[in-house]
Amino acid sequence: MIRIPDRDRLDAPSRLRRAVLALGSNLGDRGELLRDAVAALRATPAIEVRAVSPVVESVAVKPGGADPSAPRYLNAVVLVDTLLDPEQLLAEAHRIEAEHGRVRAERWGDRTLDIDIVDFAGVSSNDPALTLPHPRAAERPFVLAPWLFVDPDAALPGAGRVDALLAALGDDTVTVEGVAL
Ligand SMILES: Nc1ncnc2c1ncn2[C@@H]1O[C@H](COP(=O)(O)OP(=O)(O)OP(=O)(O)O)[C@@H](O)[C@H]1O
Ligand SMILES: Nc1nc2c(c(=O)[nH]1)N=C(CO)CN2
Repeated sequence: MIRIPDRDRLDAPSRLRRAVLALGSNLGDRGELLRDAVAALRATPAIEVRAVSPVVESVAVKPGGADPSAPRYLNAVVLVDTLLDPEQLLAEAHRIEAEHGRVRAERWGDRTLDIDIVDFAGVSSNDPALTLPHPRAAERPFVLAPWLFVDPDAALPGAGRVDALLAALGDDTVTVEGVAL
């Protein structure tokens, strides 16, 4: 069930709302896949790409913890303004994933392209099909670090400032790559 804060109720269908997207890839030409994903977002009607973070690299996190034997990830964060509602934005994310060879097999399995909605204008949802904010974002340096690059004052609704969340993780496993998107 999606709950839209009061400030979003009046004219929600007709105005832009800010969403934070987390992109990831650990199979194939990872940089090219992320670049294509940003281009696909730019080409989607009703989505305006406002900022694209630097690309970061990190060890794959699997259900059992960090797995150095798995292909490493490239990750980035993209800020968009959109006229879409959250479910429509997720559908566009899934379309772009599918167009880039995404196959869903095991949980946190290796993938060509992943696009998660980290935050959608502060909307709160417990629906497993679209949980907002993303329930695991606060513990993911590969989301928080690139997000901080494009929004130093970012906050994850219900969790706090992104800089504080990142510092609390005490994590130095994310490195910045010289890949431009
Ligand atoms: N905020 C969200 N962003 C993207 N997908 C979500 C979100 N909340 C729930 N989902 C649902 O999660 C399902 C599984 O998504 P996906 O396969 O991308 O998970 P994952 O990337 O492997 O794991 P994680 O959700 O921990 O990042 C999707 O089909 C989608 O419906
Ligand atoms: N380093 C890294 N590990 C992950 C990632 C990711 O984007 N980067 N995404 C996952 C599921 O979304 C699981 N593990």
